[in-house]
Amino acid sequence: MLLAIDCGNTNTVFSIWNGERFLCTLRTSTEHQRTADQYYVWLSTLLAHHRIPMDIDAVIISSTVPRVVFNLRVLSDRYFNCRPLVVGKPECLLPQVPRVDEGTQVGPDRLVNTAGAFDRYGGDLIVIDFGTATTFDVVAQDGAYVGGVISPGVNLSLQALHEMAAALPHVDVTRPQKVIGTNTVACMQSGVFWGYIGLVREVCDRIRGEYDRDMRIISTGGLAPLFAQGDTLYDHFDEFLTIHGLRVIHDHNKALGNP
Ligand SMILES: Nc1ncnc2c1ncn2[C@@H]1O[C@H](COP(=O)(O)OP(=O)(O)OP(=O)(O)O)[C@@H](O)[C@H]1O
Ligand SMILES: CC(C)(CO)[C@@H](O)C(=O)NCCC(=O)O
Ligand SMILES: [K+]
Repeated sequence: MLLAIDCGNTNTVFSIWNGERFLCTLRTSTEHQRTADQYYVWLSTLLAHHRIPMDIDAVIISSTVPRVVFNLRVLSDRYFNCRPLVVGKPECLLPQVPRVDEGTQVGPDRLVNTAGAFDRYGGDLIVIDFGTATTFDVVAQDGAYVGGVISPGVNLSLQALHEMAAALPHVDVTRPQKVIGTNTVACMQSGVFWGYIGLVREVCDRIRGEYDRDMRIISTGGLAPLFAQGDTLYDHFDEFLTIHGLRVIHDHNKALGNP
């Protein structure tokens, strides 16, 4: 079975693929101090709880936090006796080579989203991922990542207001009934919620203006459904896009006999 690990700046998702489907998706916060032994205790407890056997023989990792990769490699070596594929490392082959400025390191999560989205939806896409940052990835007709946009994430924007402005409390994002807030919390929620709707619309419109073909918009990430405006903002929401992309990249490497 394949263990796919998607490590973001806030959360890390582990998912087990049995050759036919993902059996479970487990989430933990990202902490670079966590050791291989700690990951193993956590993972084995939850897999036992879900009655999933631990016969993992392949591991693929995408990490936006370089420091956590070391301990995840040790986890693979020590407990699953395999060398993991790490997206973004030269030894991990991608279905399509990104077309970006020379020397640019594209975030591995964006490469994975691109591969997953192209496999499911074909080319000419804007992929929006509402994670720690909100990213827009442009997927060309042939499936290559050809650039995009990075904006501050929804929760990050709210956190920044709270941390930098003495009178602003911590608030959770929600869809306010009205735009004109009549208390501090309502004003902050309005600013972030409607500001984000505007951000997504404007960025997508401008990407479409620069790109010379029709494009579809695919969204992923826990907060994407909150920002759906009926069917006007995105064409599809795909909760498991990143984990699917990890499987696509794993299969691509396996088909080529790598490693
Ligand atoms: N309806 C909701 N309202 C508020 N928060 C939500 C809702 N649904 C999901 N979330 C939260 O949204 C966040 C987005 O999760 P997601 O996995 O997409 O990104 P992340 O883990 O925050 O970022 P990264 O992948 O960069 O670590 C999570 O903190 C999740 O708990
Ligand atoms: C933008 C984030 C933080 C989104 O998770 C990640 O993809 C990243 O660290 N990217 C590196 C820079 C880039 O993608 O151009
Ligand atoms: K993510």
